[in-house]
Amino acid sequence: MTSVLQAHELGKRYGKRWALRECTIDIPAGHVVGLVGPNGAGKTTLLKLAAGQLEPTSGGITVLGGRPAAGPAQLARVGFVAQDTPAYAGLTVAEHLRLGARLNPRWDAAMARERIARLGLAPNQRAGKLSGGQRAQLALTLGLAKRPELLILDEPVASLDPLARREFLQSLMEATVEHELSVVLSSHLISDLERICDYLVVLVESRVQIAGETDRLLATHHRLTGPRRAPDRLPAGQHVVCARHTDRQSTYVVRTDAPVHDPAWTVTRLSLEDLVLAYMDKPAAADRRALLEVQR
Ligand SMILES: Nc1ncnc2c1ncn2[C@@H]1O[C@H](COP(=O)(O)OP(=O)(O)OP(=O)(O)O)[C@@H](O)[C@H]1O
Repeated sequence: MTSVLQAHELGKRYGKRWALRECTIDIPAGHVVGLVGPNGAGKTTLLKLAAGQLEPTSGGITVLGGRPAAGPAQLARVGFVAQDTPAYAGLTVAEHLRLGARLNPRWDAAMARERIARLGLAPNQRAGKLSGGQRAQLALTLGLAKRPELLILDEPVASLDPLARREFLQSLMEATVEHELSVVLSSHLISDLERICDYLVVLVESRVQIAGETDRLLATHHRLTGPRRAPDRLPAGQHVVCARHTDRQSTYVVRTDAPVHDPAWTVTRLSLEDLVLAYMDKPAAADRRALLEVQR
């Protein structure tokens, strides 16, 4: 299957600070990819590199097999809605749609008009006079109507009310099925991601912690609870993601391809939110802390 986004040792540095480093991922086409991580983790940086709005400091990235924003053909294949949902303040909603039609070879005018009407946006309203949520809806409509092969969305639903969020996620899912659209979206709303994403990338402190199909990730991660035990006494195939200890009890989140048969552990499945939070719990530090705590 073709890759929608391939990065090898990709890095972006601002001055002395790395916003993204050693990012190697290969995301197959046909997925709705959720990109999650704490504030400042590097999500926007990765999305802007994919959209061609930033140049890498190191490594390389290809999107749909081409260099990001390499020319008109590549630009037409990729839609990008930035975090601040930019719009031309002086142009009306209708003028935005006309501009979209002129700039995009695969523009779906009927869909754009229908969506704007359904959202109750007045065609003659200037974008500068729209609310934040309405402006986001306009930007998202432009992104969908462009009919890209890949739609990149940076926190698309953050400013939408719950009903609008549900409506938008629904139309996104319909578009992925009807138009073979791949989507990469960042969000802090894991419950939304749980509903629509079938592929997950977790970024923490500028590094990719884990990437893969959500079903596979959920099948290979477990919570182990049992008598207190040092991490170096876990089998080699069990990678500790995070650990918590009381005087008597240890709780680990581990990644393993093999089933856990140890009768000392109570093994529970994780929700997507549990999994994301486990990786956000500063993995390297968690390993060291677990060892120290148990050795105390
Ligand atoms: N233009 C810039 N100049 C300098 N540093 C920057 C710039 N843009 C981002 N950074 C830094 O790079 C790091 C990653 O930022 P980025 O915006 O990619 O994070 P993020 O995961 O999208 O965060 P959030 O969830 O808060 O939107 C942060 O430490 C940020 O301060």
